[in-house]
Amino acid sequence: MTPLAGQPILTAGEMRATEAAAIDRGATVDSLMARAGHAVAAVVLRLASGSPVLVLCGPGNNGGDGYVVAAALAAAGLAVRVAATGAPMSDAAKNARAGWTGPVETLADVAPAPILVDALFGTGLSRALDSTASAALGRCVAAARLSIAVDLPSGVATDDGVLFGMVPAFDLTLTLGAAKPSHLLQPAASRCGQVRILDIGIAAESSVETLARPGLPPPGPQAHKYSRGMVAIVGGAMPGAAALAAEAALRSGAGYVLLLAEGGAQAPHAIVRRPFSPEALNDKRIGALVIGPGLGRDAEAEARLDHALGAPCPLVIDGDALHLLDDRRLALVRDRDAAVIMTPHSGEFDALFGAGTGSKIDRARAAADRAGATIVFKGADTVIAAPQGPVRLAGAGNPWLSTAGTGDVLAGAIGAVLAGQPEAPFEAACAGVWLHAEAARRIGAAFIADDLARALTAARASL
Ligand SMILES: NC(=O)C1=CN([C@@H]2O[C@H](COP(=O)(O)OP(=O)(O)OC[C@H]3O[C@@H](n4cnc5c(N)ncnc54)[C@H](O)[C@@H]3O)[C@@H](O)[C@H]2O)[C@@H](O)CC1
Ligand SMILES: [K+]
Repeated sequence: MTPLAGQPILTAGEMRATEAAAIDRGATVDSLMARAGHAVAAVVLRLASGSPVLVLCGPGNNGGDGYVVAAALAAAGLAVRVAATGAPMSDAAKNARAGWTGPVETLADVAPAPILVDALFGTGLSRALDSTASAALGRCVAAARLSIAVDLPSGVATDDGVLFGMVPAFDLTLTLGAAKPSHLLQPAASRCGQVRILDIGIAAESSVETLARPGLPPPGPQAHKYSRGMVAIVGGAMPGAAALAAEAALRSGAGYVLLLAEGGAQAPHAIVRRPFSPEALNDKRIGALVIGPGLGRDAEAEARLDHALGAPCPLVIDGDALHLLDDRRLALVRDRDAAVIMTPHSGEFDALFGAGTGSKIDRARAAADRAGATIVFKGADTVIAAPQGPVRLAGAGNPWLSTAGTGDVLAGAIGAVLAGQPEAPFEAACAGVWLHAEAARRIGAAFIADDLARALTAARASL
């Protein structure tokens, strides 16, 4: 059982191609199904602790996996019942069905069991479950002590996080061979519970992966404040937001943080404050410039953004600055020599790039290509995309992050990493997202953005 972090993510089509490649190398659908079913059964056997199991089987190969699971669990001595949508359709599923010697109940009035295994549908589902299957699944999941989905919770699309209909929330999803986008994209991800990947002997590869713990080294013996990275934050109408970004940058490992803002909020004494001036942006020691948190949207904000776009250093563009990016400024972003990272939430993303089509992954990729910038498309599922490059998905983080100012903290964290590695903006964005999520994980619940910024110290120290 492999946890999700740092693993490839494959769409349904990519899984089919990978399966076909394995078959070219000598595997069969039946051998893959046997391996998948036994891997699932081994986990269920461990977690069931002897309790009775109900396996729900669909008509395709997901159902086939289910019959293998049922037979393996019965052979191991568990009390197992099977209920199915009907007869299996594929050859491999028919063969698997033949290996189950017990009765097969119908779904309509099936009685629940303490352990529920959902093998109704996996990557082949293209529409909502019919009402009988949907009702039976909902009822049996609700009544179970432990509910386990095979590959995906039945009723979710594989590639874009969409729910085809009502889908109950599972405790555990055991995905076969590789993670799929819907294990991380919302709302489907919220139905998966814990997700673990089971090895079925296929070689899954993708440029789209789950976010991994970054490899940020501690400062070396020769380090000084400028070598660790100098971050400048351009403030504006709401100085508190810029101060939050500044504190986040400092606590994420920046050696020097310069807050270019007038008036207002308290910040750690270690932050150097100066009023904004265009000349300040020409300091060659600045490793990353963060603009947007608390910038405002007035004429002065526009002028500051234009100065930032013309500055020679890498840029993090967030918040209000994203709202000010018209076509002319987007062209300036594209033409810059130094890197740009943009951190829109969904409202900012739609305003900038349009509602678009496809999954959140497709949209983030298209936006990165269009802007020539690394895009951090934020939310309960955060997608990080580099232009013509790789993509990383961060799973659902701490829901208490839904409070004002946490985006400012993220911009500062990303700015800190970017200042230390200006030539690797995609990796810097990934590391910033990881640090932010780790800080939130560490402080738990009911925190405010100031607490989150402070917790970055411990998150950074943990690397
Ligand atoms: N890809 C791989 O490498 C492997 C896949 N396996 C399993 O195979 C699954 C994919 O199998 P399939 O492609 O057969 O797909 P599914 O088992 O997900 O179901 C597809 C079947 O259901 C029908 N169907 C689709 N939507 C329906 C709906 N709403 N109501 C009723 N019927 C519907 C389809 O016509 C098809 O017969 C995976 O999720 C996984 O569990 C494993 O057996 C082994 C290896
Ligand atoms: K399933």
